[in-house]
Amino acid sequence: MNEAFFAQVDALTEAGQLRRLSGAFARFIASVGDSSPQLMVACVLLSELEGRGHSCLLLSELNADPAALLGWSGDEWHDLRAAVGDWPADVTTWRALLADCRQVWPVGGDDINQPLVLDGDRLYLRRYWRDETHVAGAVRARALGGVLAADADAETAEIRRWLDILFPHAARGGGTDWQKVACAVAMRGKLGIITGGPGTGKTYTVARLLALLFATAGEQRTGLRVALAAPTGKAAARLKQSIDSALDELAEKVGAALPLRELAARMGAARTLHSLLGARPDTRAFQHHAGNQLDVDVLIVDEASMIHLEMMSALLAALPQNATLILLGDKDQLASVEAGAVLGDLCHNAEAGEYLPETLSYVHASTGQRIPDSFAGHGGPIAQQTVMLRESRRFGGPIGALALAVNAGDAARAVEILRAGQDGKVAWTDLAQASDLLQLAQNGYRGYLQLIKNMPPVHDEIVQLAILKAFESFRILCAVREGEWGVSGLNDAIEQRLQAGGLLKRTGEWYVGRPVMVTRNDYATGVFNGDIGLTLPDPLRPGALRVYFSEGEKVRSVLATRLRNVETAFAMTVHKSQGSEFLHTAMVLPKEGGGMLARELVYTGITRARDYFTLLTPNGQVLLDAIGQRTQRASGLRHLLDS
Ligand SMILES: Nc1ncnc2c1ncn2[C@@H]1O[C@H](COP(=O)(O)OP(=O)(O)OP(=O)(O)O)[C@@H](O)[C@H]1O
Repeated sequence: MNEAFFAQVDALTEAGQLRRLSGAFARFIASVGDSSPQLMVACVLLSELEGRGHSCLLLSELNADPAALLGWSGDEWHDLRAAVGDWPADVTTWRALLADCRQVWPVGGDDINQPLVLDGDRLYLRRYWRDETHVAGAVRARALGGVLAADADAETAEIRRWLDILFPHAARGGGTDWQKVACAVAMRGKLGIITGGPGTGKTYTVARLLALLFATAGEQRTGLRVALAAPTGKAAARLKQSIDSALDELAEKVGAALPLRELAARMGAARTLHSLLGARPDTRAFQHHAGNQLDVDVLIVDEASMIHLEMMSALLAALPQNATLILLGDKDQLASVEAGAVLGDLCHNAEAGEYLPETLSYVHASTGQRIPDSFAGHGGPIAQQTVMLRESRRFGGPIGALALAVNAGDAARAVEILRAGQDGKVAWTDLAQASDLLQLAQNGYRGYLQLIKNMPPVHDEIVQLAILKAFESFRILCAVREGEWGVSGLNDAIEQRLQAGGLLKRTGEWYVGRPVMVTRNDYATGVFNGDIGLTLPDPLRPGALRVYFSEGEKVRSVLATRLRNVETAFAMTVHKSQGSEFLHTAMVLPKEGGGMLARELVYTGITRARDYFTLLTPNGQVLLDAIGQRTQRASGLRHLLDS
């Protein structure tokens, strides 16, 4: 075994530079075959990258700048590099060297279930290779399958007739009505991807798409089975609420021509993907899979940017081939915590369109819209089924402008908007001190804590909902977990401040007013990772505390002492805030940047704010650096989708 190499790995692990798992993984690989230091270093890097959301190791990056892959300086890398000894000269040499190892399956070679897979210039853990190739194959099959034939005049005319009813007005400014186009494109096959920033009308569009599917289903209309889902409970509840109200409004407009209220009534609640697929305790396997598929005709999934590779693979396996899958999401948001950036990969042509001539003529025939020539191109089958909504309806103003500037990487413009602080809608405290943040927290959380103080001892759902809503009006989001400006440190400090201000009384771990976030799915109590609840007195049992969770317009509660995996949630990470929106969002960046502090994170934080956005930075340069940095996750999905 490579003593010198592993001594370096252990030293870097002790220094907190490597995950313990990475060294252990490399040792395991060495124990089942070759143990050349070149293979070992590839294993360590692959494992580190997996922890950062990449699905594979690109040999081109390994060859060009391995230190940069880990965000290391030359010094940190130097000793590990020296312990490897001979460094292969180029990608071809790396490929040949890895393909020769017994633990590596070069795709196309003898498959004896090797733990590592080498697909072209990408090295994978087998599980990720399997998920990625499955997702690529399944999405392509869906995009290509059942596509309306060019001469399907009757169907196209029927789609056109209904689209003109559902979208009676020309697009604002006389441009392309991308919402109408998105509906038509989704009707063309078994896959529709609708991406767009906040308030661009994804839900508005999908409600019309549902109406269109319903209208054109003919005799199957009464039996049309529609399922709604999202990665988190909160996002699922929001989706259901928005679709219900959009269908209600639409029902008024179309009147007797289409019984839309009947459709809405039959749809049932939106579910989390875990619950839709039938997650079971203590196993990664779902109740629904290729051998026991879901009973649906149309599946609409919102917040698709949060879906990780493994979940997308499970979802596609469980969905019957003849069902229509509609994915909604913002491709520019942070990807899932787990490996993969599936929506970003699926939408990599969305900005440019890249529509083929047959797509352009289908869109013209089915909508009367002409897509401008600048969106024509040679995209693959997924690009033909993808539409990006480009105009925000409720996200104008300075918050929208700030989000756009950040997304475009325009740090100077972002700073200008933040400094202008138009109408008090955006604010920036550069060189912020902890006291600035604590004051903001005290002001922001005072509302719901006062409501709790004034609540009657015997309270009901209406009171509980009002308190939960008041709590949802303000939130502090952190970029990181650790440190003074991270979630853990801030939660303690905020608790103390609210206590000192007389707004809450800490009586131990559990106290009235404590907001908590669930950190692990718990099937016994029915709470799931990411759910946020508030601790209130139990109206029926004096002295006992219950945690209340809002589910749309309803409330569910669990005895506080039954909740084991929770943490205080005055401050939460931007990652965990995805799928939520707060009237006033305050985002805190740490003193120093780092690998994960990138544009997508800042954009996601800003777009959680509905009316007010406040940024606090102990060091403003961190903001500029973050805007300048993009998160690039290595994956083979784009390549596989286009090949
Ligand atoms: N074509 C349109 N005409 C009139 N109003 C519209 C149109 N499109 C969207 N809206 C309105 O704009 C608002 C935002 O739309 P919607 O909620 O569908 O956006 P979204 O992209 O789903 O937002 P989010 O990212 O927050 O989920 C809603 O009030 C919706 O009714």
